[in-house]
Amino acid sequence: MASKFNPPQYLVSPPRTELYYSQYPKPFISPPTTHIPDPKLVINGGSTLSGHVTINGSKNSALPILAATICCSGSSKLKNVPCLSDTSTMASILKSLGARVTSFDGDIVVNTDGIVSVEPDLSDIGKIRGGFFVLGPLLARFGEAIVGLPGGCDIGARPVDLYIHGLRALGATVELRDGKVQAHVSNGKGLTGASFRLGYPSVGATETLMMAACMAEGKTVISNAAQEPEIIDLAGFLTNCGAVVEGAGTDTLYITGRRKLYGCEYSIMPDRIEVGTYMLAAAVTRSCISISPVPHRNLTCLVDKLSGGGCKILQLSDDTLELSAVPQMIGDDLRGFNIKTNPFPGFPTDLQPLTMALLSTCKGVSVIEESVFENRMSHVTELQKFGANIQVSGSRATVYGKGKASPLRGSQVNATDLRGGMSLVLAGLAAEGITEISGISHVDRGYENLEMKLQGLGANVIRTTTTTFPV
Ligand SMILES: CC(=O)N[C@H]1[C@@H](OP(=O)(O)OP(=O)(O)OC[C@H]2O[C@@H](n3ccc(=O)[nH]c3=O)[C@H](O)[C@@H]2O)O[C@H](CO)[C@@H](O)[C@@H]1O
Ligand SMILES: C=C(OP(=O)(O)O)C(=O)O
Repeated sequence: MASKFNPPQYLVSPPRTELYYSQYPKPFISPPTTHIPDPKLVINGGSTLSGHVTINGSKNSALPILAATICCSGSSKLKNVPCLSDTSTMASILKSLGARVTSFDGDIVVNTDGIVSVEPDLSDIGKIRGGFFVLGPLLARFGEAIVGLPGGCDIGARPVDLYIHGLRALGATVELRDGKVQAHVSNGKGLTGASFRLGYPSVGATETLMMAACMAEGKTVISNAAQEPEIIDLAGFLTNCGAVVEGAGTDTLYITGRRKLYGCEYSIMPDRIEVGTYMLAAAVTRSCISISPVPHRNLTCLVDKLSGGGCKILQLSDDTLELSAVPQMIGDDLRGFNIKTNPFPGFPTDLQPLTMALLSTCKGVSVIEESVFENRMSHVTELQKFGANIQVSGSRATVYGKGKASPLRGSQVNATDLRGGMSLVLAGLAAEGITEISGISHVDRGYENLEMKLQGLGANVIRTTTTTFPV
């Protein structure tokens, strides 16, 4: 008999080819260059999830830490790097500079001593946001960098002015020419420590300037810095390499520059956004699952909101959490709640689209305000195809929850960004009937082994390049 560990044949993923490069337990092989149709996820929704899911390392920690290896002499051994198309692209960017990037037993070893270029591959930089983080380290170690403008999710203008102002404060000459940021230090000595205030606590600008300041001469004080857990993780790596960074996780960073940093061994922290995603997956399907490893203090905001909506969240051990939204545990049904995204410790913008999928299924009216990115609502039109009742006005969405009496309906939808795409997966898991999601390469940027993990929890989901669900 079919069970979640032994699913019927039509629900088993097709045999792997290089098409599934981002899903292989073999990180950092290059994406295929020939044209292969974008795979789709097909979900037969409406069933509950159960069991345990294991969380991978954080994408948003791994990317800046991979960039930070540029600051280091010798090799850095990074553990728990998630196997994603984004980390694969970041490895290509490092290789395009002349760095050696190898994977060994699931760990990634980077040696940047052989860097021969300060201009990373333009097309790779344009694929992800994190590629731009090499700007600060290249400038700090080699006194020069030419970096194309970054890609990443299309969720707003995402300028880089704060990076440029900060690097200028550290003594660099920085210009935007030919669609590239061209930077150099002309004093013959290198960057010089300085005090400056960021106009907004940008995560990427804080990380870039922190890496640059670690090799600048003298002291740097960065105020109004981002306080995200990924900043603490990057500071942890840099400190292990010999840097002096104080205040990570607060709004002021105090950095004393060192002429040389040395590669070290470091383990990337678990991905708090992936944890949040699976918590929301359990809630939207009214299920009970356990999740580990969970960095509890990084998720307070989401835990409070979900508990307020009626979910029962238990800490099973130091690093394991259980979320239950099964009808016997939550009484009538989950209730809607309001969220406003904000920099950490506020509600994470990366969980906004996924929370919207959940709220579409709860009882009552919820208001979502997106305050970090000005254009992060493109998933709404797709969620509406499931029958979700959502009205948008600017950066505010009002969700009229349907409650369990009137479930979402499976639909054909298209992902146009990472978390927006994942919100469609959640809606598909909750919906009655078949959902087909195209544009899945966006989701592959941030979720390792997505359909395998969901299948392990009992979801009926496959990856396919065919156009219809094989029933
Ligand atoms: C690879 C990575 O780590 N990505 C994360 C990082 O993105 P990222 O580092 O790009 O996000 P930022 O914190 O920089 O962006 C926040 C806001 O600041 C603005 N801004 C940013 C830089 C700048 O020079 N000028 C400026 O105006 C942006 O347009 C945006 O409106 O933090 C975001 C906010 O938590 C997350 O959603 C992303 O998942
Ligand atoms: C916005 C995101 O990623 P990026 O900054 O890499 O585009 C995200 O992870 O949700």
